[in-house]
Amino acid sequence: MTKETDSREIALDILLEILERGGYSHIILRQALNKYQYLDKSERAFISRIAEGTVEYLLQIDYIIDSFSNTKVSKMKPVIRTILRMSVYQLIYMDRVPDSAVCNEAVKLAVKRKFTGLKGFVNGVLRNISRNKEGLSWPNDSVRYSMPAWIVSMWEESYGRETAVTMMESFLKNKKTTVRCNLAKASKEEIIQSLRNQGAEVSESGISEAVLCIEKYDYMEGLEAFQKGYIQVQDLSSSFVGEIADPKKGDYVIDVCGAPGGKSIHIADKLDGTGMVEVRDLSLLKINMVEENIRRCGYLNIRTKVQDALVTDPDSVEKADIVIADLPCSGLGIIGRKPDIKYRMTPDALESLAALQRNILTVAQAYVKPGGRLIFSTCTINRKENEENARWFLEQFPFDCISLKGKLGEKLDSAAANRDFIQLLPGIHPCDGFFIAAFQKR
Ligand SMILES: C[S@@+](CC[C@H](N)C(=O)[O-])C[C@H]1O[C@@H](n2cnc3c(N)ncnc32)[C@H](O)[C@@H]1O
Repeated sequence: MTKETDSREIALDILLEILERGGYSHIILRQALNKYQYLDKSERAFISRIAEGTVEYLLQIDYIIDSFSNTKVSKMKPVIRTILRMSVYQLIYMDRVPDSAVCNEAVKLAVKRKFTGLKGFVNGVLRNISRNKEGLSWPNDSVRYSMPAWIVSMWEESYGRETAVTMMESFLKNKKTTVRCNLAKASKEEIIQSLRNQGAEVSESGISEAVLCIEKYDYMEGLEAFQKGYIQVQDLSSSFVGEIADPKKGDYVIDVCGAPGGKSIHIADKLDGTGMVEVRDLSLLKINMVEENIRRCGYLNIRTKVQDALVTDPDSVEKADIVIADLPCSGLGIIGRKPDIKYRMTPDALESLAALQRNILTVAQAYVKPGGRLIFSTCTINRKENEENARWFLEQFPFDCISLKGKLGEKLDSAAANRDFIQLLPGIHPCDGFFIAAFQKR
């Protein structure tokens, strides 16, 4: 077997795990890349590109295969359909791989996985697609952007087609890793220098002082700045929660759904050794993730607690200066980083999540001191979970809305243009999709 076949076989196994066994793409890919650390950087990049790209373009890829194969994708053997899917991604989106190599490698993989009898079928379908790929066209936006039709309709209805298309195009673009600097630990210059010394390309976000974009690094865990707790992987959008929370020295902050701790650590950093942040989450497994991050960053003003956010903790009632409610949500704003979310979500799940958020908000609001604040955020783009829940909250509880207009600076002004809350939209704003509302208790 050649090196190319090996890489493709690794990609095949990753995709089988994600597409046939329901694994989460970012977890499966991370596990695989850790396992194959010994491969060189370019090989790992090739594997990631095939695996991520195939998931991103799945609906479009299946449409193409169904147009050229007598057996529909849904009727194929899982291994064969996965080989075809990842090969079609290479044919359509990876110019540097010659079509003949894609077809040959696909056939070799089918044989290696004991489907010798189907090698003619695999070869025939792929060569047919390769011959006709210049003339491909899409019947609708769902296939064009590989986005389930119900999500396309929902966004077109909420934001208009032009904005919906901009968002869907943005999801398909390459995403740089963004990190937020823990500025109480090291200066930005020191952090940039450390990253560059290890070969990473670093650019500033141009919007938030503390957020950097990094590329061409090998492993996050291998970066000195990460090991020393100087940086935390966090999108620009998520970093706004800490900025808007804007804690004062000595504040007591409860983060009711806090794992893995990104926003809490930001707030602990801002408190600069004072006050206390209590990070809560549902399970010990999740809390252990927070603990690991706290250990790495070395803050003493942050602690953890396993606590179901749906159950009132009587000791916390009216104790917190700030409550962070960064709630479980449909995650439609981060499809660019976790593309399988778009296939997992359903309209029913959206309804249940919106209801879950109301229940958590009901419990969490009680922890806020009079005069204290609650910051409600989600990483989704869905009016029911976001604006509708924020308005519902204001009707139910004795809180006033803190207007966020102008809070994120000129470049992001449109995110709060006609309302008091912030809805960030990928492609329109230079970050993931994200929602933030801030309330003050009377
Ligand atoms: C959006 S994530 C939080 C991300 C976190 N704020 C950060 O910045 O790293 C939502 C979290 O809510 C947690 N969660 C879900 N249901 C919960 C519940 N009933 N009680 C507490 N936490 C819950 C999930 O385990 C998940 O870690």
